[in-house]
Amino acid sequence: MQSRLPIIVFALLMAAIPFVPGMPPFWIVLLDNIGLAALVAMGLVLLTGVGGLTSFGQAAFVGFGAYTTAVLSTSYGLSPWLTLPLSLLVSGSLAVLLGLITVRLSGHYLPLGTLAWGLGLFYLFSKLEFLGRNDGISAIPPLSIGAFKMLSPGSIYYAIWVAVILSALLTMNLLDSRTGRAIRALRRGHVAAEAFGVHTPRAKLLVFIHAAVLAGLSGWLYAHLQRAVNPTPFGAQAGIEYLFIAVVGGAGYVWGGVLGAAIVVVLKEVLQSYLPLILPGSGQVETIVFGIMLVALLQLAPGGLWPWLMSFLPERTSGKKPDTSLKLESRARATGQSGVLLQVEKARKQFGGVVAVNNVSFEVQAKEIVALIGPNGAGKSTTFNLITGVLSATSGSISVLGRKVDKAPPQEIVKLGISRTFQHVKLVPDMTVLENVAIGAHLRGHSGPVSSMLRLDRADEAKLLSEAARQIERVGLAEQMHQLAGSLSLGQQRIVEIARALCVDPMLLLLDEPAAGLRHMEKQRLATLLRDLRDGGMSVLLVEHDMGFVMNLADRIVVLDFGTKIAEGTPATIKTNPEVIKAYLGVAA
Ligand SMILES: Nc1ncnc2c1ncn2[C@@H]1O[C@H](COP(=O)(O)OP(=O)(O)OP(=O)(O)O)[C@@H](O)[C@H]1O
Repeated sequence: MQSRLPIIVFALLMAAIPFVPGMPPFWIVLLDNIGLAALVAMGLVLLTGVGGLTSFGQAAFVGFGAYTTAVLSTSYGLSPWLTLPLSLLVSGSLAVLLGLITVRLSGHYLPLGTLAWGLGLFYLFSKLEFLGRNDGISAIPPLSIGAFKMLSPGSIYYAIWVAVILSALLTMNLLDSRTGRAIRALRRGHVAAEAFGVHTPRAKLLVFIHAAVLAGLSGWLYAHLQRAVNPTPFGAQAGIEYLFIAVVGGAGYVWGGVLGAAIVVVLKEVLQSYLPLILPGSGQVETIVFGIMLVALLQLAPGGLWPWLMSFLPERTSGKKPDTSLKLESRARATGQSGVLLQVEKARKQFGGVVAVNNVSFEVQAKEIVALIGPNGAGKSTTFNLITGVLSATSGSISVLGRKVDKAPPQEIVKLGISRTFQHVKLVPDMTVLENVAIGAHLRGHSGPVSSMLRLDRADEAKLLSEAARQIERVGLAEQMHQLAGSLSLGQQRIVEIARALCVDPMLLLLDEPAAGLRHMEKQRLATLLRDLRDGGMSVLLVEHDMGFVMNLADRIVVLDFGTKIAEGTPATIKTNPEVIKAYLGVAA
């Protein structure tokens, strides 16, 4: 958990600013604008920086918030405090609608999709009669508390900054939770997150809604600050600018959104005020200089200014070790009547003309270590993907404890107690080892986004972190628990993936090349761990090219070549099988 002291200091500082003697009123106007932009940028931090979903359309949600309160408070005479929840509701509901259409897009189609609805909504604002077309709506009432009316930028200042600081706190709470980890895992693609039960479309939709509600809040405040709205500030150009703010500040960091807003708002103001004095009659030159300066800033700090500034602070590699005595409920360990956990029957997978897996059959029994070996391209990883629901078989069937799971998605497979690691490590590099491993326990936690934001999830969270810490200790990485996963060697990252898979409390562990990149001693430790797991009741199916490791560890070996099973048996029989020697081993191992 992060310390709240810096936020308290920041809040006190912001509270004191208007009382500074001689404070120019114009600075307060600037701070109001910074606060409004920071709210939108904070949403983008979550959406783009953390969740990896680039949106150019956020300004439209500012518009929804602003127009909702404008219409309701002018045409229907509703109090602005009543229109606040309605503005947030309208922004959030439209985010659900647009999000449902957009979140399924991937790659560059997603930002293009957001740009399209950003452009479309701008024209909608300017064409609708009841929104005042291009002229917009004026005479919006100010915010008021009793007889105190927030008519000046100085009087609405506190409302804006209370909103910014509360939103930052809620957003940070969300990120530091089970839901937050699921959101942060999105950036590594959906496969890893789904392998641990994260419903990725739901997680994406959640960040869309969160970002839209923050933008709607900014719009609501904007409408009561300006007391008039028109379509101009809610167009695609503003959408691009908000994204710029988040990127300049540091798109993965909540305070990056605030810093980015401060830099961009102040820079624009300074250039607009002073550049015409230096270069008279130069028209739009400040836009060019503004662009050049922002690009220069990004050269200096490609990840944004917030992480760049934070890099000057002493590095924090130690954190509080979670209380490992807290326990999550364990899985009921049922085995099939025959003791068969996993049955692969005539599984076939065809990619166009390539038959990656060709009518392969094998089984994994309870308390057994089975190795799947074969030359490169033999179909081993594809078989893993068929078992874990990442791919569906062209024909054949896969059963877990006698139940067919051919069409089950990864989120359902993991619920059955099958967890995995990946051939190409899929950790979130800028999350700590502890946080990465805790993703493995996702399905064993219960807290949702609202309880996380309100910090009502602490008991649940403590158990998840306790489980993660126990598994990290089990795989021998206790000292690295608070380091960023990306700072570990590739071999260690593979071990972190094993700890993450163990957090599922699996019956069957699927390991894709777990020994790759490990030193001799580390391989020995890994083999001991896997034997211990088997003796403790777990089954392991592993793909591995290190034949010394496999032959000493596996109870049974299945050999694939060109997608076809060419042999199956104990290490002793496989070592001497002429077909296996010809296809893969070369000389007897
Ligand atoms: N998504 C895909 N689209 C098309 N072909 C694919 C796809 N995935 C795998 N293949 C092909 O299927 C075959 C089996 O690949 P797979 O990755 O399963 O082999 P592997 O045994 O795991 O190899 P390696 O040991 O190199 O990881 C290869 O010819 C590969 O090019």
